[in-house]
This record gives sequence, C-alpha cells and structure tokens, in this order.
Amino acid sequence: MPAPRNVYIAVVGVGGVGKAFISQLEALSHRLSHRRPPTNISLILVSRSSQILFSESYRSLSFSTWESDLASSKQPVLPIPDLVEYLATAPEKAILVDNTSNQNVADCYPQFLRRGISIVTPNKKGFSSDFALWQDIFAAAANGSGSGGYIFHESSVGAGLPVLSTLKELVETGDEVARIEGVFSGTMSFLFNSFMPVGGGGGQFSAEVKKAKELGYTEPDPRDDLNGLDVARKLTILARLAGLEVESPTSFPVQSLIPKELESCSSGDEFLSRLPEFDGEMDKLKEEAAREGKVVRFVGSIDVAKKDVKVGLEKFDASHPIAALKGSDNIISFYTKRYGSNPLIVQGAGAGGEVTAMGVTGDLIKVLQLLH
Ligand SMILES: NC(=O)C1=CN([C@@H]2O[C@H](COP(=O)(O)OP(=O)(O)OC[C@H]3O[C@@H](n4cnc5c(N)ncnc54)[C@H](OP(=O)(O)O)[C@@H]3O)[C@@H](O)[C@H]2O)C=CC1
Ligand SMILES: N[C@@H](CC=O)C(=O)O
Ligand code: NA
Repeated sequence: MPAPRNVYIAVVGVGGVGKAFISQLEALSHRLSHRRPPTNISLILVSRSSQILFSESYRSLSFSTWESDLASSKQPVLPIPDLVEYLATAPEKAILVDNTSNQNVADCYPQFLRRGISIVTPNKKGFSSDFALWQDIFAAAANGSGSGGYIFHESSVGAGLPVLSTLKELVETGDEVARIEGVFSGTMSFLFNSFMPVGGGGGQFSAEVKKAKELGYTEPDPRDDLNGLDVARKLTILARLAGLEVESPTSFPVQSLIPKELESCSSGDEFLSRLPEFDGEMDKLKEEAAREGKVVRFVGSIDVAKKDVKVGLEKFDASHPIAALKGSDNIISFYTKRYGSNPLIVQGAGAGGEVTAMGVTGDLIKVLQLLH
C-alpha cells in the first residue's frame, strides 16, 4: 500500500468561522484517512487572541476536546516569527488557516509563504490593504509568481459563494470583465431586508444590527460593516483581480452609515448601546423611499474601463432582484464581453459561520490537491 501523506494544520482564530471550520476539518480528515493513499491531517495548533494550544511534537490535538484544552492551556502565545518557525519545521507540509480579522497576521503572510507554508483564509485584510502587501503576497506564493506556499481566500468575498473562483476563471480564460455590481455584505443585506422589506413594515434598524451580530454575520466590531469598509475591502479585492491597481479600500468613495455623533465611540459595545438614538433617521430614509414606491439597499460597483469603484446606498424598485433578496443573501453580477447584457450572477448566503467555513475548507482541499 502507498505510504500515507501527512499534512499539519494550524488554526489561528476560533470564533464563529474558526469553530465551524474545525468541525468541517474533522469530517474532511475522516474522509481523507479512508482514501488510497490516505492523507493524515494533524491539527497541531489552535489559538485565539490571548490563548494558544499547540503540539510541540507535531502530534494532532484532539478534535473532540480542543476547545476545553485551549481554554485551560497555559502555553505562552507565540509571536508571529516563532509561529512561522514552528510551522516551517513541521515534519511535512504545513498550512496556516487564518480565521481572524487581524491585520498583523495578514501583514506576515509573505513570511509564511516564503518558508513554504500555505495559507487559506476568509480574512480580507491581506488582500485589501495597501497594494504593496497584495504584491508581496503574490510575489511569494506558488500560485502567484513565487515558489513558496499556496494561498487561497475565497471566503474573503461573498463567504463560501464561488465569487473569486468565478472571476479568476473569467479573467484567465480571456473574457473581458466590464462591470461587477451587487450586494456584497451579508450584514447589510440582512439589515436592509429586515428593516426595510418590500411591501412595508420591518423592525428598528438598531435592533436588526444587534441581531446580525448575534447571528455571526457582522465583523468582530459591527462598525466595520456599518462604515462601508467591509464592502470597500471586498470591492478592492475584486477590482485587483479584474486588473485594477486599487491602492486601498479608502481610495474611492465609500458611504458610511455611522452617525456623526457616534464616530467617537470608544468601543463597539458603546456604539451598539447608543445606536437606538438614531433609529428615527433611518425611519425617515425608509419613509422617503416608500413615497417613491422604492426600497433602499447598500450596494457596490466596479466599472473596470472607467476605473471607477463606489460603495453606498441606492434606491431600488420593489421588482428589482436586489430589492427581493432574503436573509443575508449577496448577489454579485459580472458583466463581461462573453455574457453580454445578461450578466453571470452568483447569489446566496453571504455571511454566517458554516457557509464561510465551507469556502475555507474548499480552499484547503485545493491546497491539498496542489501539494500532492
Ligand atoms: N462571519 C462571517 O459571516 C464571515 C466572516 N469572514 C471573515 O472571517 C474572519 C473571522 O470572522 P468571525 O469568525 O465571524 O469572527 P469572530 O470575532 O467570531 O472570531 C475571530 C477570532 O479571531 C481571534 N483572533 C483575533 N486576533 C487574533 C490573533 N492575533 N491571534 C489569534 N487569534 C486572534 C479571536 O480571538 P478571541 O476569541 O480571543 O476574541 C476570535 O477567536 C474575519 O476575517 C471575517 O471578516 C468572512 C466572510 C463571512
Ligand atoms: N461582515 C461580513 C462578513 C463576511 O465577509 C458581511 O456581513 O458580509
Ligand atoms: Na466567496
């Protein structure tokens, strides 16, 4: 029988997405152990912002007790250079799964990649911050112009929906992408679908924001959704993949829904507790649109030829597909030369732990296929 292959996985960030990922990884590991030749997955490290649990001997942690083992771990948190060293000296290939929204971790992707460590992640920061970081990452990655590890980030746009893979395939097969537009935020979709549904009614805006957070749709700090930056980051990623050198997510117009008076709140909790004071303003927006027989939705667009990217509120007729979205659904339309005036459309849940983890697990499967 051919020798088993071993892969070593480190999961940094075990919140909503991280936990769902580890349970998908357990099921994948079981399936791969029955293939011929088998692949042995070893979960060697799990961490949150202030705690870490890792195996010094590179033996797998327990899939059934990792959470309580991490909670009681006294191991000191590894600085990133030590984490790079730990993974680079694993007995065989190692993969970093970054399920945080941390900028420092993302800034270090080139270091991991250059040491042969592959990365899969839903974290947008590495791909939507300064253009120089994007260039460094893909100069190091084996699926860029480098010879290091592989990197995939499907869930950084549209959670598990096949948005990045679709765009890459359009570009790599020689189609010309003219425009990309739609609803790119699960949180914003949920908020406007439930606060301003077609046909009238709907709850208080601030109460819907709290629900979106409880459902695991928002960023760790929901202000990062409401200020438009989360959507701006996704458009930056798509625009770069479509060939535009967008410098940063603040280099184009982005409408923020944060009331001026709350811009100075020192924490997400303070912001959420004061947001109900501004429900009246959101109600006015709803009534204004209703007088025209319309609803408001938070959308984004990229015009590739004009190099024009924008993010903000727009009004839509009740019959428009964007007005009819449900729950946390995203809808992303690709207008291309091949598809003509009927765009290629990707639609479905754009936030939530399980669907986001699916994109991360799918990326991990791609890396495993490339490594073997
Ligand atoms: N939720 C969703 O629907 C989607 C999320 N994403 C992206 O997925 C990522 C995770 O989101 P989500 O799970 O919802 O967020 P959570 O806030 O639920 O979890 C984030 C986790 O990251 C940990 N963390 C933060 N900084 C560090 C660090 N420096 N080292 C180790 N761990 C760290 C946090 O630790 P602690 O527990 O101590 O706070 C927490 O465990 C984000 O980048 C988000 O943008 C993408 C698409 C959809
Ligand atoms: N907060 C984001 C999560 C996915 O990227 C969203 O609501 O879309
Ligand atoms: Na996606």
